[in-house]
Amino acid sequence: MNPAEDAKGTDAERPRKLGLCLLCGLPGAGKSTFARVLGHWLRQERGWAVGVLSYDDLLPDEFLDSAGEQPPTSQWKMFRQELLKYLECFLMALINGCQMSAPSNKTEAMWEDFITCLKDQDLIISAALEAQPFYLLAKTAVSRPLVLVLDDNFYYQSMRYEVYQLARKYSLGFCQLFLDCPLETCLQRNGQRPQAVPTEIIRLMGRKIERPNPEKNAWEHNSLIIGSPAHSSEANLEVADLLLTALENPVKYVEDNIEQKETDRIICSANIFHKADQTLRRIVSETMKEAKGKRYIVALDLVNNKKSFR
Ligand SMILES: Nc1ncnc2c1ncn2[C@@H]1O[C@H](COP(=O)(O)OP(=O)(O)OP(=O)(O)O)[C@@H](O)[C@H]1O
Repeated sequence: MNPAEDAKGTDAERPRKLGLCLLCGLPGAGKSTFARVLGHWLRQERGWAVGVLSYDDLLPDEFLDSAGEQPPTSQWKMFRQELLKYLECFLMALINGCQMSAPSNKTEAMWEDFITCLKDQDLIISAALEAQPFYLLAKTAVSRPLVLVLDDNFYYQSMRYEVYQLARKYSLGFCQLFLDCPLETCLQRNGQRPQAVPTEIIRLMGRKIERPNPEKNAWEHNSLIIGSPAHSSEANLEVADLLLTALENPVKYVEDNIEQKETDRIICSANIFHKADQTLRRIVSETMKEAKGKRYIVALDLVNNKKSFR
């Protein structure tokens, strides 16, 4: 059943409009700065509730403090997926109009940071029952349109697609903002930060980054590319339009999703192991056919020989 339809809460407890907005771009492109300015503007000018989830703040410190050393990709991936689980807990509380509880498997420090992030933005309130902590939704979160801004690099479309899937699962609004900043500007800004990202990493990301491509991926149609400098009232208005469109046109929950199957097929066919597997299967199949052919000839010879013995 559609999880959004399965919601038990009353309409009064549910946010009228709820959406996820992805910020993507190279390190130093100005995403966090833009998210702060935009959040402030949307709260002040539109009266919306905004929750900015900055991955830099939510990432466990030991990952970031390792003197420029990056954790293995699989670890990053697990972290990102864990964060989406936390976000899902919050979404379920919003949709069901109930309290939020911690997931069973969690990284304690990361969960605490997530809770602090929501509390600091007036979205939840801590409570406890018999020493068991739980979290109530703050009035701001349920009484206004709510946009959750996910601030990370999201440089592969597959990373963004995970968030889109969440939006689809709960029939939420979904949109993407790509901060298009020249590589050299990103490098220069990054160089001035106390905890600079290694230059090589930014260059590599610059080569690998996949910009939103609505022509190729229909699910990316609600995307906006913002040039730098991004802080202007025109940019805010343009973004507010995009957000409003997303909130008013939530992603439809589709049980048997053709779009997803197609994306999965593309990912699968691009997978080197899959390709190697296919090649191997073809070679084995051809060899088997050849061997069968030979066996058939040998068998025919035997039959012929038998006949000649008769
Ligand atoms: N439009 C701008 N003009 C000039 N400087 C900017 C602009 N936007 C951001 N900066 C500066 O660039 C630096 C990086 O900005 P910010 O942290 O917002 O980037 P980011 O894209 O979030 O980076 P990361 O992905 O590494 O978190 C900061 O020092 C910030 O003050």
